Amino acid sequence: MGPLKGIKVLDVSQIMAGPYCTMVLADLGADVTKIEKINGGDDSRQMGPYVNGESTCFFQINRNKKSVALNLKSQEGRNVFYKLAKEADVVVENFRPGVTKSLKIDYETLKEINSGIIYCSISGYGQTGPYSQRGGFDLVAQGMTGLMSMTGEKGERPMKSGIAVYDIGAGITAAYSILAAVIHKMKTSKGQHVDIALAEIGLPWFTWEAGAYFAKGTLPEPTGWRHRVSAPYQAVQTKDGYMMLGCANQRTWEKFAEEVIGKKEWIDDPRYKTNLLRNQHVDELEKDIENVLMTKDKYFWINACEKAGVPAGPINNFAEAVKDPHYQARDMIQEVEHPVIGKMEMIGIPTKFSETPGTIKSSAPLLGQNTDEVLKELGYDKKSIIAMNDLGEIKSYKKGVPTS
Ligand SMILES: CC(C)(COP(=O)(O)OP(=O)(O)OC[C@H]1O[C@@H](n2cnc3c(N)ncnc32)[C@H](O)[C@@H]1OP(=O)(O)O)[C@@H](O)C(=O)NCCC(=O)NCCSC(=O)C(=O)O
Repeated sequence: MGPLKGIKVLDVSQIMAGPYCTMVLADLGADVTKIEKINGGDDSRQMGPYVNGESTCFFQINRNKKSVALNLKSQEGRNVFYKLAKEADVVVENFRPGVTKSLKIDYETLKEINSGIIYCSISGYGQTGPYSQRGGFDLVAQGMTGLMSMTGEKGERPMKSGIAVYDIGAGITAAYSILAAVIHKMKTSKGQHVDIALAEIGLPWFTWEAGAYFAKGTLPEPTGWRHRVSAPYQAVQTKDGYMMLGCANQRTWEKFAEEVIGKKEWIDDPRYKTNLLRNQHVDELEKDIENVLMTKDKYFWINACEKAGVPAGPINNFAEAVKDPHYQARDMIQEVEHPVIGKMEMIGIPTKFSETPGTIKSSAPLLGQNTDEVLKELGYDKKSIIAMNDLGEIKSYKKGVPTS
């Protein structure tokens, strides 16, 4: 059932960074209860595409969780939240700083209810500092960290990453930070507030670029299809399209030159002898290599590289990627049954455990799907659940009623 079996997570997060964090915990066995607004729920429920009225964005990032729809602006809704917080090990939120305080579900408040609580806040810029009150989105963080100044090609319009690297990165950072706090709590019984910022988790990804900048003042610039440090470590053209070639150290370069393209003489060529030289002559190097690669199709070269032990591979689109037999063999694409969407494929679990594997036990919940069940467990009777529904303090999912 996963290594985190028994860890209770109260998830009041929305859209991507927080929900990805709690999905990582849920996949690994944590018991995650997601608290959503009664009107529309998590904002990502409003993000398409939809199947039968349900968001497939929400579907991909909220599996293995329960959904309880609570109006946290009402005292009764908050009381339910407090009861859940009393039992929880972890709370995760990713609102704009200040929102949890106005909802009275901030760390200081919950600490009074549960002194050992581990409370993780994910925000655009962190809980302190001059920008802390600003809302934050992934792309804004990609601009701020410098990522967009070195992606794409020189002289072109600044280029973002194609995927939400900092949202997902913040979710992963939050997940391992929470687990470190859980270990600390096991040793000391003490909880704590964990503060993660989208704009900060991007900076450590510049580790090598920081090495060049702080030592020599060298600014990382766009390198397009090539690598800043290693050559040839880039996209290269073959007879039927591009492929990735990874000669990122001397050994793989020598194997490539001698065994893959039959150019043993290039190993001692004064232009190509070392990585530094290859980098300095990368235009010539690329031309020379492509003159050979253009004689055959990419899979000929990919197979030849594999035989020689040189890392190389195709440049897939997403459809080609997910159909790759390797991903299929590693359970990285799984089919899951959702009560409204029906059967749909989703990305599997990228962490493999020999003893306690993570599993996809349930699809993403409908809005308020577990409200009644969870309230009953907390001791609420049918009458009070109906009354809270009528007053708009909770939302129970009614079969056949669209949730958003
Ligand atoms: C993403 C945001 C910019 C979105 O800003 P906003 O839409 O203005 O939302 P806020 O967080 O400021 O406020 C949420 C509001 O919902 C209310 N709220 C929330 N839950 C409830 C419940 N259960 N009941 C009642 N009210 C609720 C809460 O009181 C706030 O309303 P009021 O009290 O009335 O104000 C911000 O949430 C943010 O900066 N989050 C941290 C960074 C982050 O995770 N960003 C990633 C986003 S995804 C992304 O980058 C990407 O997809 O790409």
